[in-house]
Amino acid sequence: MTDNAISIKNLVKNFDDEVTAVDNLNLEVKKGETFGFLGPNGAGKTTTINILCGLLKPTSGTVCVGGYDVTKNLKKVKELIGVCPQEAAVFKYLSGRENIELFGNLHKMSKKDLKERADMLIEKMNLTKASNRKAKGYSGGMIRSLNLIIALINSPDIAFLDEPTVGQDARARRETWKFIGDLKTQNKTTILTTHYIEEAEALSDRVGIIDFGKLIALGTPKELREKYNAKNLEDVFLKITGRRILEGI
Ligand SMILES: Nc1ncnc2c1ncn2[C@@H]1O[C@H](COP(=O)(O)OP(=O)(O)OP(=O)(O)O)[C@@H](O)[C@H]1O
Repeated sequence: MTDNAISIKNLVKNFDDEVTAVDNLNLEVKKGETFGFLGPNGAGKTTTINILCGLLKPTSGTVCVGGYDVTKNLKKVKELIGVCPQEAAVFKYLSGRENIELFGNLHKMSKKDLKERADMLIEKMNLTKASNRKAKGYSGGMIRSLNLIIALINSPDIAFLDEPTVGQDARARRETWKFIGDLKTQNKTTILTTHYIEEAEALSDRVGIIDFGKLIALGTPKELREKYNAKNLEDVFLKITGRRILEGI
């Protein structure tokens, strides 16, 4: 892998010739970095993540993940990444553990590794009691936790976590934060999208603030606060755009 886990050059994504969801985005994320993509609803965060994971094709521009061009070498990229999508991606009539095993088997993990890692992740995400129950009875927050375990079951080098804490209560959110902090200590790269300011602020080494598909600010939370003489990232967004990130949510 190169020093950059992610490299995005002149990325544009239009939908139906009407909506420009990503508007000439340039960005590099270093290996081992926890990078927070912060922006209001509809800013283009999920579209960017989906392009990086190969789920959507760019209109123009190039995206490289782990040194591989996503449009040319998706197979290699898939070996490096784990994705926790915004929408629940679990089988409701399987138990939490069966879901995890299913995805572990897709990654061709050995039975022993899969069991050990599943046990560890289930405990960390506080799903031990629920793990043998069918996922259809899980709360939204529990589904998020399960999605996160599935995304990380094969210890990917690069994790894409799209709004991982939406719907989680304070306790589950703390578990998730801790979990994301652990990824950093393992030198994994994490790309996190969120519209929770305190989440971006607490977890990210650097933050990219995105609005109408454009990157309007980039730096460590401290750098951005100092640059804009702002008390937090919400204030940074307000000073740049005159709007609040959470407006309309
Ligand atoms: N499949 C699609 N077809 C048409 N427009 C789309 C499609 N997907 C996204 N868009 C539009 O692209 C823009 C960016 O959406 P995107 O979901 O990337 O934003 P987001 O920052 O992830 O928002 P949220 O925080 O609400 O998830 C929005 O205007 C959205 O309506």
